[in-house]
Amino acid sequence: MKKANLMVVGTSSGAGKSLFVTALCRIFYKDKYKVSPFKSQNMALNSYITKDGKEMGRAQVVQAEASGLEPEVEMNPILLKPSSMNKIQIIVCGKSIGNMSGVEYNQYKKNLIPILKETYSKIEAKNDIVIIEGAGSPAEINIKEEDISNFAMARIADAPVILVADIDRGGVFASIYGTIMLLKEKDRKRVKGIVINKFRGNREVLKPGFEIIENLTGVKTLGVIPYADIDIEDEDSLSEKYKSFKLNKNSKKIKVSVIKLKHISNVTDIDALSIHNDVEIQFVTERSQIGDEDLIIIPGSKNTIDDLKWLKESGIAEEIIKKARTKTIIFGICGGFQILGNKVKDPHHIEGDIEELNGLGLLDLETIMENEKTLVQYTGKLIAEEGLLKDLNNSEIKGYEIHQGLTEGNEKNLTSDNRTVLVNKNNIIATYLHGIFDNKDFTNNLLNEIRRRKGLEEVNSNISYEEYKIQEFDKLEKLVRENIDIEEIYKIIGLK
Ligand SMILES: NC(=O)CC[C@H](N)C(=O)O
Repeated sequence: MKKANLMVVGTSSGAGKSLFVTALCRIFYKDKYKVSPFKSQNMALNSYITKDGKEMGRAQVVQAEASGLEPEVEMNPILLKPSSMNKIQIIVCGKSIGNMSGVEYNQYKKNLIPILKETYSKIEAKNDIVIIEGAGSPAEINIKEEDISNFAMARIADAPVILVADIDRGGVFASIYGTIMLLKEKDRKRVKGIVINKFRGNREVLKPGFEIIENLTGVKTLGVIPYADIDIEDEDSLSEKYKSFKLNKNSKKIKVSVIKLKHISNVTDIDALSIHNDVEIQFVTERSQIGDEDLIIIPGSKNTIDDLKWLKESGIAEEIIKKARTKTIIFGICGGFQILGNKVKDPHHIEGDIEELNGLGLLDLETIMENEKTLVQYTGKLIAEEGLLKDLNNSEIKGYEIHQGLTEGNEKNLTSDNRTVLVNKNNIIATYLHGIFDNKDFTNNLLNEIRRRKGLEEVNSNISYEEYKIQEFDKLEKLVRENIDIEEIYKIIGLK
């Protein structure tokens, strides 16, 4: 069969490219094609570890799931993880090649073009259709020469392009026209369709605009996607759904505060908690926001020491320590786990200038930052004869680890490993496992413990996060099929 591909670019970042790629992946998958996502370069602190221990951006993981595929690092060969004010950790084909400043990376990145060609070819060879996602805006005329994530990639893959425009920001026709006109002529020819995203209102009023845009640019509008409440993991930003939510004192629900660290990473870990109807989640940036929550989560951090410093300076650390003496459960994940210990040491300056900082001292453990990065998909057995996790004794637990810290000390590890993966002491649970709440029994057990403490009735939610995600993919598929001319997209990619 003929190979097909398509690139999706946006008028700006946040226009909805990722979600549109996810939708197309789902549609082609449901139409029985072998389809894969591809994004040359991601800038994100939400990453994932593949089966073979390679690190990639979560956005392509979500798209791979929508395509019914196991995520592979070739789907996202370059991942940029901002680690401090002026340094970015550069991950190429799943492994860190070190830290660079933005300026250094801009000079370096042309060296990665052969890798993009190679990884793209691998993905293309295995699939019928590849949906390539761009990054940011393709019309950044000041940096066009160094671009490796938008039209340079469309040229490498020889792909037709669809432009997604965000109408919610306003100025949609100007941004479409401006984006197309600022492209090089050879690139402009690749643009075969426009998708208008996040529309609230009556689409009839937009129609005259489509004609004018088509006359001016020669590009057709393929449809308008209405604003919709579909819960699919966000690419790299903090999900909108938590952003502005504030816990209400009088609410009877399970109240969760997630500490919004400055270098927060893998915040997607909490998504699997948020699917429970009686769970409310707020992000905390100030000590005054900590009140009567049932669960405080300290999430992952790309810079544990800097975040620990901020936690202390802001007074949030003191509030957490106070809360740990009440019945509130304190839950640390990865960087958050490290923060709960006695000390974090960084003798090789992996995170910055500070060589050592005292932690919150809630766990008798110390972390040392090593050059070696632990990258594994984890499956193990819980061994917890007592404590908060005793009902889960002997059960299987899964997750993935992404850290340079090595944590040791006097707390008992509750898995069948001879290193520290998960601990529980009184009301404190801490683990290196990202995706911990994707473990259905683990999460049901934790939430029921909280419900009992609050005098609420226990609930045994049967839906797993996996099933929930599928349900949301299918909602998205339906929405996009109903509003976008999919037949026309098949023609654009040459399959009809
Ligand atoms: N993913 C994380 O939270 C990383 C934790 C910490 N910065 C480390 O590298 O060990």
